[in-house]
Amino acid sequence: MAACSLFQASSPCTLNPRTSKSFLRNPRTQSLSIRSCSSSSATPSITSISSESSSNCHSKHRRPADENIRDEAKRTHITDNNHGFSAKYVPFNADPSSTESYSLDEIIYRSKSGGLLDVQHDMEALKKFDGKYWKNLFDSRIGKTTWPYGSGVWSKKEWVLPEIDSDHIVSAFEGNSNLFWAERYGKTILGMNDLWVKHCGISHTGSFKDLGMTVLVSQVNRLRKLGKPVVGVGCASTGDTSAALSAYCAAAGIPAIVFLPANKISMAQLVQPIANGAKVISLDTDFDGCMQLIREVTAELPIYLANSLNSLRLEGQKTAAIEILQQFDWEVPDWVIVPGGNLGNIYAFYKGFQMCKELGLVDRIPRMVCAQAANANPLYLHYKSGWDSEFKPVTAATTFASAIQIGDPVSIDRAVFALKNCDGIVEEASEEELMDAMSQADLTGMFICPHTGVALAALIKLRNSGVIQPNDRTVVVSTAHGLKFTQSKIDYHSKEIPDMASRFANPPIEVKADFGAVMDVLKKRVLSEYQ
Ligand SMILES: Cc1ncc(COP(=O)(O)O)c(C=O)c1O
Ligand SMILES: N[C@@H](CCOP(=O)(O)O)C(=O)O
Repeated sequence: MAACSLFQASSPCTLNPRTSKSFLRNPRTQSLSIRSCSSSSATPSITSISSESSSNCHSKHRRPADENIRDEAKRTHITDNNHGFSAKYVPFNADPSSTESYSLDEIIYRSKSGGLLDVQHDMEALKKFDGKYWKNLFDSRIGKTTWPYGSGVWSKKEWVLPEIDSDHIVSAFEGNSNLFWAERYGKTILGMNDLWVKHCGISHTGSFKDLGMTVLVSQVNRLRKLGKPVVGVGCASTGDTSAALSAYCAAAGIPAIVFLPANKISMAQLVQPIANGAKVISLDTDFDGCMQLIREVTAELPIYLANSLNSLRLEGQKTAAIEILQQFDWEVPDWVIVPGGNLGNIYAFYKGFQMCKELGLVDRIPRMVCAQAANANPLYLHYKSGWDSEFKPVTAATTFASAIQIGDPVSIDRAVFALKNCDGIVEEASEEELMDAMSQADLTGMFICPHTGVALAALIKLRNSGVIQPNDRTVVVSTAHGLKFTQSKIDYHSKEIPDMASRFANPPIEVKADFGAVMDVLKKRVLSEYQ
């Protein structure tokens, strides 16, 4: 019964969610038909589902003039029933005997003991549906415009924020990002045949932060509608979190306040919150200093904290991991490499993979690698110490991977937990290694950010040491769009970086506007290379 109504089929429905073979046969068409046939019936029946291909159904593709996709979802009740799925905050990695928990409608970021929180789903309720059911449900929603499932995040709503009213969701239809087969890079640089880049930066504000921010800002929207005193949302940022927060808040009409380390983020990142109308506060400190200040401010004022200390963010970010499995038709890659800074994302990926395993969509999880810039490598140092000694924050030095210039990551405990539980590895990359890796990847047709360069440099090291094998299926997570970091590319290609050979620089050739001069250059620089 429950399985049917997730797709909004009306009763009577006698199908068992675990064995509903006929229902599961073709979820794509079922879902499509429910939407396109819905104007004639608020609760479409199995009969209406099976009549999807009829001409009657095909002719009803216009929605009423006064209706938008939110209204349509409401009218057809597509998203109303959450089947008793629920989620709450619990202390992160708590003792099983702990009874401490909080509603997601509470404004709370830390447990009683001061530790991190985690969003815990009612796994027993989710387990009432088998892995095949979830795969079919998620697959049925890809590429649609149905509110809110057109988003890669909200297509997994039951696993993200099951109880939120779809009407409160603030979404830019984020997610569903390209999983790019890095054919030439893999073959020519690494001798690999199954190398992929998950382009999370090809997104609304140009980074993976959109995945988490749609969840956080949607929940804030809900809290404000419930009358909770939230006057705005604030974050500290190395550029990408602030861009995402500002855009989603602007879309919802919610004030955003962003704390940025002065002169430490790219111009393209800085202009994003300015353009989106956020209150931009530029502080004479580094990211860790900004983070400390925003924590103090949000403890005093009714400003909601949007950094990944807030575990809601990770619920959205984990969907990128689920998406990778989905894009491989639910086959598990061998390796996933993630650049790490504040360290929320590495845990989010772990959580996404782990949920898919626990709910029977896959039978194992990949090994993960967290890649750090050597100039901001506290996790790497902790890993190298065998995880044994107490974690020691560092003062992060300047790095071209400026968005991960973080010395005191808030999610250190989450990252260690994730890496220990997936037999993970931490690698580091020097400035030259990360810039060379980025530039070499660009020369094969990508246009990646320096943080993705860190991840690729880690991959090169692990390939060279034989840890990653030539035919291991490997995914490098690209976290931001290269267009946000053009200055670093300009510096590299101008060969202006002190102590860096810039081996793959490709500076423009200045030539007199004269036929002979142009021909000489072409003979020397193009034809000679061809022969
Ligand atoms: C582009 C980019 N890559 C990687 C990261 C690292 O993510 P996390 O802080 O979750 O470790 C960040 C932010 O920190 C980022 O903005
Ligand atoms: N790279 C981040 C740093 C803050 O990370 P968060 O995930 O805790 O918000 C940024 O872009 O600000």
